[in-house]
Amino acid sequence: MELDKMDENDWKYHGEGNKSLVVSHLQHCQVLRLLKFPSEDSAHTRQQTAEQAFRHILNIMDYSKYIMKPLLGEKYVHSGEVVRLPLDFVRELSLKVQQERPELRCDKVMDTFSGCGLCLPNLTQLPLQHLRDHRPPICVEIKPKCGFLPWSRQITKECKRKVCRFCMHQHYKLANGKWKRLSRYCPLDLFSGSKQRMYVALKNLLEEPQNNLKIFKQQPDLSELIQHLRPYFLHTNGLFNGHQPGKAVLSEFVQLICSALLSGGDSNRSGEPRKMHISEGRVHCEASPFPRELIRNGNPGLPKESVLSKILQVQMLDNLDIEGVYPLYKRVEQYLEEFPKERNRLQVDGPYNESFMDTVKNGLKEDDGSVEYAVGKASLVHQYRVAMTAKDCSIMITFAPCDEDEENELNLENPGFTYSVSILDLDPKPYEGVPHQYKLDSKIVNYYLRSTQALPPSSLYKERQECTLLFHAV
Ligand SMILES: O=P(O)(O)O[C@@H]1[C@@H](OP(=O)(O)O)[C@H](OP(=O)(O)O)[C@H](O)[C@H](OP(=O)(O)O)[C@H]1OP(=O)(O)O
Ligand SMILES: Nc1ncnc2c1ncn2[C@@H]1O[C@H](COP(=O)(O)OP(=O)(O)OP(=O)(O)O)[C@@H](O)[C@H]1O
Repeated sequence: MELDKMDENDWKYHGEGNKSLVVSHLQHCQVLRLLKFPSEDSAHTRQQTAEQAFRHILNIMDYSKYIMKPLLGEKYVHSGEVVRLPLDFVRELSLKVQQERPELRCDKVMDTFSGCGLCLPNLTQLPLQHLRDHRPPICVEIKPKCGFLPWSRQITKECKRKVCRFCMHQHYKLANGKWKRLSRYCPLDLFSGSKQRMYVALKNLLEEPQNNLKIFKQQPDLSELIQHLRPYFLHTNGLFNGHQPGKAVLSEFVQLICSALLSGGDSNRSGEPRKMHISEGRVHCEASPFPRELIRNGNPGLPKESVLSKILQVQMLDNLDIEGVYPLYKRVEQYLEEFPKERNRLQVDGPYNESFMDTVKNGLKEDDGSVEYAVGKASLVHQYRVAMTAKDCSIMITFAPCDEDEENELNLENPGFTYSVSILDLDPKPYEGVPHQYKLDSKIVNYYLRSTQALPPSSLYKERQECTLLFHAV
């Protein structure tokens, strides 16, 4: 990318979340990730020096590179590089993409003052050597959320041990109007390692994707998922009127996603992949629509090197739960009020480097008293923040059909397809976010208890309506 020759016409709107807006290059396999700010903060942002803004975005990249990448695995994480962009280019770009932005994200504005951004590979595409087939790649993005039930002794609300955070949160989101109907997706089914449960979880995501599932495809005018998928699944049996019935196409698609999520990693002597097992009590959510009595193969666990296992292991660094972390946070707060200069030594706002990583690891031994008091407490909070990042990340799987020759060449686990799996949105969660998380946790539990006590479980889910899945342009 030639930074002095940036032209907004070479870029188009790609997507956005709560904190950043992403544009993709029309020819090259690259995206730019630009930060956003609440519009009312824009005066403050304007006052930020270029150096502060650069530092901020560098912190985000360092966190991904030096903290999340070693924890989640080199092959899944692309940290990108910080770039300084010409201000004219950023301003023009911001005007150009404005009309494409979804209304619900327009409470924030793109940062057009600092000229700093992150340049990353466009993960919705595959390297060209995998594209001998004429059909364009298809990309699925899943934001899986927290995949286990907490077990901390500090938990005061019993329902948190039985119903997962995502399923409880659905009721709060419905009440405050974020979504119109409850999702039947349960993260514990997706993280179960049971193909049966994962299949149901993915089907439920397809039916009510909310912001947990996105599908990227080349022609944005097609509106039917099956119509779009059909050309990718021509090879299988069960042809009906000359083509696959819709249900079979969908089912193949879901199975393909499942195997990508379970793929990767080494095997033991018998050729079975090594597994990550978590205790029985943490893997079943009482609110999941998957009937417990139908679970055939118990708790099979996830292949250790699979993307789901990697994410779950980091999520589980939250072993105290927010109810256990909040009192520690308050003690550190008090300490920092007395000794404000300690903020730097405790790396409350970074830098995210090896020494921060050691602090996170120290969190694990804080209880044995071998670590200095303030460092110990702060490291437990840092550990929680790292887990929070893993609870909010997304998985991107990009599939491309391939022919038999390629299949043999690449030694593929799934005949007919080659794919890449990546993890994105690995930003640090602010230290000051802990009190907000504490309040939110209690709101979620209270709403859940209120709404489920008022109504029988069967009446909670609206009758199946039209699928609300939207396609996103590549
Ligand atoms: O708190 P949650 O679980 O609702 O997660 C937030 C997400 O909401 P979700 O429930 O996934 O729709 C939320 O996503 P949306 O804006 O709803 O798409 C953000 O990812 C938010 O992170 P951040 O504040 O931008 O760093 C997320 O906040 P964190 O809690 O991860 O900080
Ligand atoms: N490297 C990439 N390649 C392709 N698409 C990407 C890439 N990075 C981000 N995106 C797309 O842009 C969207 C927004 O990016 P991202 O999730 O990082 O935003 P965010 O604002 O940090 O999210 P959140 O709401 O979780 O805070 C993603 O959901 C994804 O669809």
